[in-house]
Amino acid sequence: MTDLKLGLIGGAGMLGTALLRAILTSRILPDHQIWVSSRSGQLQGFEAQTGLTVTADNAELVAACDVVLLCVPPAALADIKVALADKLVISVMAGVTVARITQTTGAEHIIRAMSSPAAADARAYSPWVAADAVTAADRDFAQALFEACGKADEITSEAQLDVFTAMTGPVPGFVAFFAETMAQYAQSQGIAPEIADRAVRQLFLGAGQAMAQSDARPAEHVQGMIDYAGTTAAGLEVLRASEFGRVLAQGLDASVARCRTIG
Ligand SMILES: NC(=O)C1=CN([C@@H]2O[C@H](COP(=O)(O)OP(=O)(O)OC[C@H]3O[C@@H](n4cnc5c(N)ncnc54)[C@H](O)[C@@H]3O)[C@@H](O)[C@H]2O)C=CC1
Ligand SMILES: O=C(O)[C@@H]1CCC=N1
Repeated sequence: MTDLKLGLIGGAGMLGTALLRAILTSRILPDHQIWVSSRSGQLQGFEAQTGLTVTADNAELVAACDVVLLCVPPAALADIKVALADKLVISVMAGVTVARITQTTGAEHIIRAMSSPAAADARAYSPWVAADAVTAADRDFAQALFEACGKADEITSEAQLDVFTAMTGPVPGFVAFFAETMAQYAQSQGIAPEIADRAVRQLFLGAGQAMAQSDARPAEHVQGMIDYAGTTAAGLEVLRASEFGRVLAQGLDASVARCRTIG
């Protein structure tokens, strides 16, 4: 177990609390080595947690910690006003580049990651990319941190991170649109809204588990159902021949483009 001290700035927010929950559950570092800053100095939902230090003072957190996890909104980066030159900085802020983090905080050892609130149940996908100054030990720490949140991979460019910000950062994100469309179809066929919603929720739970647990790639799942040549195949053939894939890619493109202007 590491003796590093970790501080979450913005740790009281939606993503910060999910990451904190995963870190505490996994015990990758003891509670007394974890600091959280929140604007109120309070941390709802963790009152029973012993050991954790909660402060309203970002500078106090920075002075105490070796690793600073930035979970504030992109627009709040300029407000946190902390000097991070000698720290390992891990940022989960959407669209905020390594160059901008260096410019604002003086940090050089920077890892940018994308995660999601699914981290609370260790179900996030967290790709991360390291700046040139980042050491092997820093990389090991980041991988352990994000494996505690679910699955994690080191990737090679910030441009790739923007793709994941669109795809896997938002949970349920684009998948919710697919679910909405299917629930609306059921309702259009006279099925009661609450039954349509229940059915779709259960479908996505089962589909998610099936795809997560099987070795087959997504394309193989589709081909498998087409090869089965049953009722589903008839519909999937229509979708495959349609503009659906292209339009979905346009939606993802728009989110990636927004990511590149947000920071
Ligand atoms: N919510 C999500 O699904 C995801 C969010 N992100 C990124 O995570 C970051 C946080 O997002 P959320 O948790 O959704 O936002 P949020 O608004 O729920 O939480 C942000 C937290 O930062 C705190 N904060 C703001 N200014 C501060 C300051 N100067 N000092 C200390 N704390 C401060 C706020 O009080 C709040 O508790 C954003 O940069 C976002 O792009 C990334 C992936 C997914
Ligand atoms: O939609 C958003 O801006 C947040 C950040 C990345 C994913 N969800």
